[in-house]
Amino acid sequence: MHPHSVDMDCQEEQLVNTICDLYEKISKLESLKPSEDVNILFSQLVFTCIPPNPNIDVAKMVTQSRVQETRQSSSRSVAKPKLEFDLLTQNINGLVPRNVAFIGSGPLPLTSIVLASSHLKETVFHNFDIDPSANALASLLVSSDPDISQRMFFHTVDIINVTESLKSFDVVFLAALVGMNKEDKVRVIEHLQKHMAPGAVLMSAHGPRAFLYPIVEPCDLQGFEVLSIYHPTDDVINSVVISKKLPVVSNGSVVGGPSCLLMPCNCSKIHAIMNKKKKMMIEELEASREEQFS
Ligand SMILES: C[S@@+](CC[C@H](N)C(=O)[O-])C[C@H]1O[C@@H](n2cnc3c(N)ncnc32)[C@H](O)[C@@H]1O
Repeated sequence: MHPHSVDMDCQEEQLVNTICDLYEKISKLESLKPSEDVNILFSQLVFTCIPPNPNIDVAKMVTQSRVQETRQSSSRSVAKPKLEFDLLTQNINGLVPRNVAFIGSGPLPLTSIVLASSHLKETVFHNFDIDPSANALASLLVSSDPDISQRMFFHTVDIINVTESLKSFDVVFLAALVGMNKEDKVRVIEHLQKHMAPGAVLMSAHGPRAFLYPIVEPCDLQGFEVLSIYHPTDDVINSVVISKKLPVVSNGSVVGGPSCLLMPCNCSKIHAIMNKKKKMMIEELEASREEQFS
């Protein structure tokens, strides 16, 4: 074997082990409430995943069994409901959604809970998760609140098997980890495009960092018009893409065709913005590392 490839394998193994060890420590925490331990572990995870490493084959790495197990069993994430609400309201012209779906809500459906309790106080939330234990925990969590528990429903189902009822939602949130690889994620997006009501908004979380989340470009959102993309410049992981389902004409095709063909300028603008922000993020990271070690 070429010595260079032995080196790379070693680097990959180290990275996988660091991430899996951090995952194990995080999953043993009793609570994810901000505390010194929680902050240190999440910061270590973020800083382990952020540095670009051209030598590492992420696609190969994520198929390794320890990595797959870690990603699939990961049931907690850091939610940013306030940010998501701001992004949503900027893109729906002040309309208040009556029915919201959250796909991949997990055991801690923070986005739905915070939106229902602080921002969308009349809205009904339908949370979909394939994992019955996630839904059991989540419904237990909201059961003590009489208002929220009345407006919050949990459905244990693979979203691919939900069809007609998707039409009833004004807004659909799609969690980053629904679809463990790009093909699955694109399949879910195609399914949503087929069954959501025309004009309904899709808020999808996408990760720029392939280890944490499968990379889905705005251009993969065929049949949706990309309204806006938020790419965080801080050390919070998710990007959020806000898009609107395009109308469908009677022969079943989408008006205007795929969003990418429809709006080449927007897509390239988005890529330019993302690249600029990525560059800024890397520079900030390098500066903070230099500070740390100087
Ligand atoms: C990021 S996690 C949940 C995040 C959640 N905010 C939390 O912190 O608990 C993603 C969830 O998506 C669910 N999921 C994955 N694929 C799915 C599918 N095809 N249909 C429905 N739920 C799915 C998983 O069971 C998991 O609970």
